[in-house]
Amino acid sequence: MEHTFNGDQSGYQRIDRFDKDSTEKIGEHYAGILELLGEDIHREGLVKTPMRVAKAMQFLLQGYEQDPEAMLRAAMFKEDYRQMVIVKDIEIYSLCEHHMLPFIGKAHVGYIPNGYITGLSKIARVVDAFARRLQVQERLTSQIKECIQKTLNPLGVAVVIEAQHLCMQMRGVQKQHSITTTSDFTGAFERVATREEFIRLISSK
Ligand SMILES: Nc1nc2c(ncn2[C@@H]2O[C@H](COP(=O)(O)OP(=O)(O)OP(=O)(O)O)[C@@H](O)[C@H]2O)c(=O)[nH]1
Ligand SMILES: [Zn+2]
Repeated sequence: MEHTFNGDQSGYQRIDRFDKDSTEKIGEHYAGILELLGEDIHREGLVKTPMRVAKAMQFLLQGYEQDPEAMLRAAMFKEDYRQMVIVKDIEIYSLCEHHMLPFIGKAHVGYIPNGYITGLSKIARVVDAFARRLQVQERLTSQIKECIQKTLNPLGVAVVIEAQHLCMQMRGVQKQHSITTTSDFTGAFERVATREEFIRLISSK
């Protein structure tokens, strides 16, 4: 499928316009779905809905068009700092691949540099690039970890994600307060003391 994005070399693209053909094709499918669900697609409020949904879904799934490794490389700086760097409470809005319903929460990312640091915002951009795809929380966690490990080659990476899955709240088992936590670590974070320091720092308010 062809997308029209305003890209640049930093690996992320600003989506503020959508390929007309793709949007129309996706919109036609949503119009069909609405009809099958018993809606009158000609009533005023719904006339533009298929196109709106088509744009919204392209926005929510724009991660496929992004290059998270390039995002990190775009702001890699030589630096001797070899202590933990943590960016915590990064909001996550993703879609579960089973129901295409949102899962929403926070990511906490830490790494210990090994000659290079990266721009702090790039960590959040990497999280978004993987979150804006059809996901499961486990894979999202590991992809963020692997991307940072591969690109920055730090002494270790730690990723913890806490999220609520709307597919478990609005439907199905309907548990309104359950929170799923996933974590993945490399290198220095495999040592209990280092991992505990990370957990303590992300837990402090
Ligand atoms: N491991 C994992 N499971 C997820 C995630 N998001 C949604 N799920 C689960 O995916 C499973 C899909 O199970 P199925 O039995 O195929 O689907 P279902 O009949 O709709 O299941 P229920 O949600 O139990 O009604 C459910 O247990 C969801 O809770 C995720 O990020 N990770
Ligand atoms: Zn789901």
